[in-house]
Amino acid sequence: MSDLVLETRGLKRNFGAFVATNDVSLKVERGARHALIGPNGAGKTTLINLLTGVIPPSEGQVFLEGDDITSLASFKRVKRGLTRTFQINQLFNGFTPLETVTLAIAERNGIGHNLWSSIAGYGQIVEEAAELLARFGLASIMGERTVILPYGKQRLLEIALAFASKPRVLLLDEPAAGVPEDERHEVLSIVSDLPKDVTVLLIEHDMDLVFSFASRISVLVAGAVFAEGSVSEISADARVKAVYLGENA
Ligand SMILES: Nc1ncnc2c1ncn2[C@@H]1O[C@H](COP(=O)(O)OP(=O)(O)OP(=O)(O)O)[C@@H](O)[C@H]1O
Repeated sequence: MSDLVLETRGLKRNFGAFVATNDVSLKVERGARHALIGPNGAGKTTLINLLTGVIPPSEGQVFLEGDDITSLASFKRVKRGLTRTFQINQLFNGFTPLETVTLAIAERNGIGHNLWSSIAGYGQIVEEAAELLARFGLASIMGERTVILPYGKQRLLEIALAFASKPRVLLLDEPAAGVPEDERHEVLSIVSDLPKDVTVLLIEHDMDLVFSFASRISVLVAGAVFAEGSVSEISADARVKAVYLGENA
């Protein structure tokens, strides 16, 4: 049996005459720490949107654990273990991390609508939320209002929220974007240390972070897979370097 957890075959997405995703056949192995990199506008977010079902492809297919999910609604993909975070912070500022994650777990368990009416009865959920927050290095600040937390902690809380849905594949769109330099590695190393039965596909611009995090890297350029390989293969690839030098020139 194949050990691919997520796969695309000949995926294409046009916006009018513009081709944002061009014949992408991506293979993500179970347990991978897989990074998706590429210059601005290369189509990384579009590809994540296709994987999660936010937008439909113009052509091609998406497979989750061997099943064709190309036509499956987004929320059904989440139920099947495909979960994402967004580039933009989507937290409730007035809530504490403990309240936020407790709500997410209650929602997952199908009791989100009446959680507040009998909070005392939800001790087990609160306990699970506290354990989950500890895994993300958020135990000491779980009672603070989210709005006052350092940005790196807010991003970790977002990932903790996604993790609360018990994903098998976690799609992270620039989880360290906007996070100060000294907190960025903490974010990525916590993600890297998640249980290996959770596969992670990550978009990230910072090459140092990518090289310290990834077991596999796919490079997108102009909507197509330009290069693919291990960290040592991609970091030594002169064509990839040229793409990035070209961008930064
Ligand atoms: N809804 C849309 N309508 C038209 N064009 C779009 C749409 N969404 C994305 N595009 C275009 O598709 C291309 C790829 O965009 P996308 O956001 O996927 O790139 P990216 O690699 O994630 O870029 P960045 O690194 O800047 O986030 C861009 O040229 C963008 O303008």
